[in-house]
Amino acid sequence: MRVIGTVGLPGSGKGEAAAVAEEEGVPVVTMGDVIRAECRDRGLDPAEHHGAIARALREEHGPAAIAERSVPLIEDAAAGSDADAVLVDGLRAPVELARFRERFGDDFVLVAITAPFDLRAERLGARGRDDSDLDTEALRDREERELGFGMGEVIDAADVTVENTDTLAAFRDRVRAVLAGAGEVGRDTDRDADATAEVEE
Ligand SMILES: Nc1ncnc2c1ncn2[C@@H]1O[C@H](COP(=O)(O)OP(=O)(O)OP(=O)(O)O)[C@@H](O)[C@H]1O
Repeated sequence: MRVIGTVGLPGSGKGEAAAVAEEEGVPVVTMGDVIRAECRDRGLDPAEHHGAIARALREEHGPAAIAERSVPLIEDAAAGSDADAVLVDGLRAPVELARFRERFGDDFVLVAITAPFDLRAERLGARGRDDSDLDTEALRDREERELGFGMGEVIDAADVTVENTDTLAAFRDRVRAVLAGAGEVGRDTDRDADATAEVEE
C-alpha cells in the first residue's frame, strides 16, 4: 500500500487533489481532522481554536504529534479499503515528513503542489470559503506562518512536484496519474533527466 502525502501553500490545490482521490476511491486522511477532533475533546470550537490546539498538541506531545496521531487513521483507512493507496492531506513540517518516512518507508510518496502567489490568491478569491480567502494580506500571513513551520523544506523534499498552473481539468488528470502510480515513474524520469543533463554538459 502506498501512502501519498500532499504538501502545498494555501490555495495550491490540495483540496482538489483530495477530492480527486475520493472520486477514485482512494481514502483521504486530513491531518487537520486530528486537530478538529482534539478541539472537540477539549470542548472547544475548531473554527476558533484550531491554531491554538495545533500548537498545544505539538507542545504537549512533541513536534510530530499531529503526524503521530494521523498514523493510526492512515492504517485504519488502508485496512478498510480495497484501494492500494491512501492520500494524506496537510503535511506542514519536516518532522512530520520524517515520521511518515520512518513509518511507511519507500511506500510513502510526497507530492508537492505548486502555483505562484498571484494565481493562488486569485483562485482563493474565487473560492471565497471564508473571509481570509478574500484577503490577500491574510493569505500572506497564513503563508508566512506555514513557511515558519518549515513547509518550504517539505516542498523541496517532495518525490513528485505537480505544478498547478494550467486548467483545473489538467491538474485533476495529473493527480489521477500520480494516484495511479505515476509518482514512482516521475522519480525515475527525474533521475533520467538529471543524467541526460549531466551528459549534455
Ligand atoms: N488549475 C486550477 N484552475 C482553476 N481553479 C483551480 C485550479 N486548481 C485549484 N483551483 C481552485 O482554487 C481553489 C483553491 O484550491 P484548493 O481548495 O484545492 O486549495 P488548497 O491547497 O486546499 O488550499 P487551502 O490550503 O487554503 O485549503 C479552489 O476553489 C479550487 O477549485
